[in-house]
Amino acid sequence: MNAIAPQNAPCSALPTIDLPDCRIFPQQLTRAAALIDQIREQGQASDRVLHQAFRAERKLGKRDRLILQTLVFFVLRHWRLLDTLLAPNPTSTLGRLGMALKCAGRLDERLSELTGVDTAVIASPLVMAADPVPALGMQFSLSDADSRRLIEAFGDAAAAVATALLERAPTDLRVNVGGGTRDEVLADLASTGIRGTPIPGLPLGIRIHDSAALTGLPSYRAGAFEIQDAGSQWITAACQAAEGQHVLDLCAGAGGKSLGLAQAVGTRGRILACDVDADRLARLPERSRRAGLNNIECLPIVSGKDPALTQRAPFDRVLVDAPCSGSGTFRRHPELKQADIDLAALCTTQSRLLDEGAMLTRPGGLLVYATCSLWREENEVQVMAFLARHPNWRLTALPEEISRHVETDPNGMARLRPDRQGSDGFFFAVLAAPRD
Ligand SMILES: C[S@@+](CC[C@H](N)C(=O)[O-])C[C@H]1O[C@@H](n2cnc3c(N)ncnc32)[C@H](O)[C@@H]1O
Repeated sequence: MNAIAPQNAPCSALPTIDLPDCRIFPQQLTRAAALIDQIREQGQASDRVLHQAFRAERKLGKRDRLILQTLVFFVLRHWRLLDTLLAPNPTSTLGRLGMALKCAGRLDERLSELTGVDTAVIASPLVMAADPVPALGMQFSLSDADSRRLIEAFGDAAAAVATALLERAPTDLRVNVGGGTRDEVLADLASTGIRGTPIPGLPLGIRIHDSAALTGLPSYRAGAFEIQDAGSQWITAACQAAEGQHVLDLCAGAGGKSLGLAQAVGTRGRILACDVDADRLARLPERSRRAGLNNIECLPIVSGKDPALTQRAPFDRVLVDAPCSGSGTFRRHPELKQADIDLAALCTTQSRLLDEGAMLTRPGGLLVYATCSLWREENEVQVMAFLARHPNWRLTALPEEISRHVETDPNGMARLRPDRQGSDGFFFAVLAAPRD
């Protein structure tokens, strides 16, 4: 599925599921349906729900887990397409699972009875709409609004990006400086049967292509590496934090990027990690201890104007890793494809955070704006609006060692694409504060 089908042509490229080669039982389908309903009804992240379910049901074997995970992710990724294939019959979660099995050629009589999907009828070929927006949306299970945004952002490459967003994401690691060299970590992983490869351009980055239980490894527990997408590592590098600097991570969350920044500023530098979500931020001290770092301070805030924060300004570097639609992470979070997201409200928050970040940056310092969104209104449009509000600020080009590996527009704004860099979709731009 790597091209938009010609107008009104049947789409023969039905998605395939990589299910283990064994019998699928009705209980597995009903369990998968319950998990999908939980994810959708409670607005929870699919990986978190699966993780909790597997922890609670320790008797589930490796293969059962793989079947459940594959079915849940497949249905969430292909939701709109499955509904289109089921039409005009009524849709239900079990029905979608039945259609998913049919795509895999694995729908037997019992599962057909359970799901209400007929084994005899071959999944009808899709007739693509003449308008490329619904055609792309239907084929890649995006809403029409997101399909339009993808075409606006990527033009002719929209289908390639949409194809990549349906795939399984690799797992990327960042080696902790105190935990050994990258080669040592690669060798240690190899000794446990885990194949990793260096990520070009990221001296501490490793990509793992197979699924592996990394957090159970002694080297992980000893702090040799962090699990962190390459995109997040590029954003940390774009901050260009140097030895001894004072850095603010304004939307630190659980602090993935704070940890990388803390390594860059060294023992003489300091990171202030802030977030309005105190619970997320509370996970950072333990991660920081595991990585052997003691230069990160956590500060829960109500806003970027919080006096406890403003009295600590100015900072040499300010990272605004803004809350966003998460459209760049559809591979890992397919539930977001159907989520009811208030994009206008997110854009308002992003623009406020940019203004707050600017107030906290020292003259001549750098403000880095980043999202894991692919949409222009959260990315380029935000940065251009910021520059219109702050005419003394300027966009700066990325250092050559970064721009060589990521795509930048003529203004120096960078995009990471799942179909090109293999990372999640990210956007980042480096803004320089006026010197006085
Ligand atoms: C994209 S996530 C950050 C991810 C994090 N930097 C990391 O590397 O793991 C965005 C974060 O922004 C936080 N946030 C939302 N509104 C905020 C605000 N007004 N001020 C600070 N943080 C905010 C959210 O709680 C969320 O943790």
